[in-house]
Amino acid sequence: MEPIIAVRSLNKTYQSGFCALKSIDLEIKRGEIFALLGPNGAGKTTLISIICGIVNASGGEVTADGLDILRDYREARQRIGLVPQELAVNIFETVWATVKFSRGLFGCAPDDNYLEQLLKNLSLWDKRDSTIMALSGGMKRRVLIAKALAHEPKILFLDEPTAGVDVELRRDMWAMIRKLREDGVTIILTTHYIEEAEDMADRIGVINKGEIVLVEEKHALMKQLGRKTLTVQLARPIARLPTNVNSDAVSLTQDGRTLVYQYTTAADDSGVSQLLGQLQEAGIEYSDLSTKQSSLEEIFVSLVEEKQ
Ligand SMILES: Nc1ncnc2c1ncn2[C@@H]1O[C@H](COP(=O)(O)OP(=O)(O)OP(=O)(O)O)[C@@H](O)[C@H]1O
Repeated sequence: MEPIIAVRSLNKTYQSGFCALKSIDLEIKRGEIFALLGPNGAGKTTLISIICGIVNASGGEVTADGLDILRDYREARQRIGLVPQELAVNIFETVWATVKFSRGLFGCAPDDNYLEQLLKNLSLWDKRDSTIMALSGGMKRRVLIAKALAHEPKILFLDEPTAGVDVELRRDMWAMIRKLREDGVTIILTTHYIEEAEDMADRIGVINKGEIVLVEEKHALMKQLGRKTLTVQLARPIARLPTNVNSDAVSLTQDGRTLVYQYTTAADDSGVSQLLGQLQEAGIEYSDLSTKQSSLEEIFVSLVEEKQ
C-alpha cells in the first residue's frame, strides 16, 4: 500500500547555517500511530513543520496522501491537522468560533454537527462560549486538538501532545488518539515521554542530530534490542559464585543473597534453564525468581548514546 506520507532525501539548513535535517527518508503507513522520538534539538519539530508547510525545506521532497506538499500545497495541507507545541490561537475568541473558523480556513463546508461532536469528544462542549483566555492549560491544549481536527484531516501531527499535562488528562488524550486511529486517522506524534510511545505507537522512529537513527515496529524493537534481567533470590547466602557458573554473565550481590543474570530477548536460548541447572548441580537452593524487561527508555538512551 502506498505510504500516506513519504519523505525523500529531505534536508534543512537554517539561515544561520545550522543543518537541522540531513537527508531524511521516512515513510508513514496509512492508519498507523507513529512515534518520533529524539532528544531536544534533534529535528522533530523541523521535520513536522516542513511536512505541514510551515518551514521550507532546503532539499528533498515530501508527499502527503500522494500529493506533493509544494506543488499541491493547498490540497496536501487540507489532508493534515497539526497540534503544535505552543498555543497558536486568538485568546480573545470563543472555543466555538475558533473551531468554526479553522474548518472554514481549509475550505470545508460548514458542519455544526461534526464540530459539536468534536467538542463533546474533547469535553469542551460546556466551554464552547468561553474565550480561550478563560480556559485552563489542559483545556487550551484540547482546543488545539479540536482546531487541528476541525477540517476532518486524514493525518494528524501532534507535537508533544502531553507535555505539561496532568496524568488524568494524559490518559484521556491517549484514549482519544487511539479512537482517532480506529476512525482511520493516521497519527504522528513526537514525544519525550517514552512511556507514551511504548504504550501507544505501532512503529517508532528515533531521530538524533538531524538524522533518522532507526525506524522499527515497536514490538520488534523491544524484542531485538531488549534486555532481560533475571534475579535469583538464594535460600541461603553464599560467599562466591559456584565454579560451574559463568562469572562473566552472572554476578553475585555483596550480601551473597542474590544472583543477577542479564540476557538478550532476541536469542533463541536465553540461558536461563542452563543457569538454574548449574545452581542445582552445585547444590544451591533458591527461594524466588523474577525477571525484568528493559524499557524502551533504556533502549532509546543506548541508541542515542551509540551515535554520540
Ligand atoms: N529558525 C531557526 N533558526 C536556526 N536554527 C533553528 C531554527 N529552528 C530550529 N533550529 C535549530 O534546529 C535544531 C532542531 O530543532 P527542532 O525544534 O526541530 O528540534 P526538536 O527535536 O523539535 O527539539 P525539542 O524536543 O527541544 O522540541 C535545533 O538545534 C534548533 O536550535
